[in-house]
Amino acid sequence: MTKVTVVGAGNVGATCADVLAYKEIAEEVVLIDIKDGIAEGKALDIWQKAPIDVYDSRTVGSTNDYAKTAGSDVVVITSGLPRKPGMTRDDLIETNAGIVKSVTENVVKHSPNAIIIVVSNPLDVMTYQAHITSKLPRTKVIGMAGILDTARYRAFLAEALNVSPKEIQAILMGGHGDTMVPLPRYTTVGGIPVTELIDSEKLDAIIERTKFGGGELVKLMGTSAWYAPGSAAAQMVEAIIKNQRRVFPVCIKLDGEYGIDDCYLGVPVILGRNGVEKVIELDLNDAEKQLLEVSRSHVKEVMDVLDKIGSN
Ligand SMILES: NC(=O)c1ccc[n+]([C@@H]2O[C@H](COP(=O)([O-])OP(=O)(O)OC[C@H]3O[C@@H](n4cnc5c(N)ncnc54)[C@H](O)[C@@H]3O)[C@@H](O)[C@H]2O)c1
Ligand SMILES: O=C(O)C[C@H](O)C(=O)O
Repeated sequence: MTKVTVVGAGNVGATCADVLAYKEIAEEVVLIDIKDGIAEGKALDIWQKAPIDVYDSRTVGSTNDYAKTAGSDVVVITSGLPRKPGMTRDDLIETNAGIVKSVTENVVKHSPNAIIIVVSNPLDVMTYQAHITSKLPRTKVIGMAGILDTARYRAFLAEALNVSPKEIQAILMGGHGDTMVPLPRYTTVGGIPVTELIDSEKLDAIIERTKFGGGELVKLMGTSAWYAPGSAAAQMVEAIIKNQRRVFPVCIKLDGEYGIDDCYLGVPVILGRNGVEKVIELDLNDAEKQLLEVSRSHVKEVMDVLDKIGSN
């Protein structure tokens, strides 16, 4: 039986569990939260939607009882504080590092073979936290951000070009923050290079909007986004459970790829049953390399903060 656990039954976690259930990505979806009753309630609500939306994935909720998560194939960690207007993702580090650490310990105790997908922010550094706590191979502890950031970029492009978002293919690299690196050279619209369809001024504006896409939503809603993030995490789960070998930007510890060691960054990978099956190394030009270096150095600074906090 395929089993997926989602830790954190808040906005992102519940949305992810809902997508996993209605798309029948896993036979059993376990939702778990520290807050009394919330995971049980949301899991029951999703289960009661099954006859309406016609799916048979079973959803189960639990208040911090990790025995219910035992034997999960994939675990998605969404537990942690979201930011409020005026905050950066990095401001969440202290609280969320402690949460991600204790959650990861419980996860690996009950599901030692699970692939872990981290969603909590600051994303790249929380992936670092989960990786060192779990002691699993780097290919099995990965972060979700690139699918979301690329989706924002693709949605903005679809709007500007007045085409279906389905037609936009794109890749984006780097950390999940203002230093992310959208790559116009690797962006196509139905196979046509995007640069042939849009002028550079408009494209630059879309890239800037993408970089601050999370903040735009925080400003509007007073908390961060959940529909696209929840779906993005579920899409990663699907690629793993169904061994789809899809090409996605995913956060992983780099071990020499792109000339970078010991840093957690978004890069294109092939995602399949074993987690990251392969890191794809693009032949970046000098300008792209420079942008990636800015992003690497920022993420490294935040990794150093985590080392100092000492929750490792
Ligand atoms: N990677 C991304 O692209 C991305 C996108 C959106 C949100 N996020 C991040 O995801 C996290 C969750 O966002 P949200 O909007 O769902 O927040 P939320 O407040 O709606 O939900 C978080 C949930 O985590 C639970 N929680 C806290 N500590 C826990 C613990 N020790 N064990 C189990 N559950 C615990 C809370 O009770 C709460 O229900 C935030 O850190 C946010 O910044 C990341
Ligand atoms: O912006 C945030 O704080 C949440 C998330 O990282 C996002 O990009 O939506």
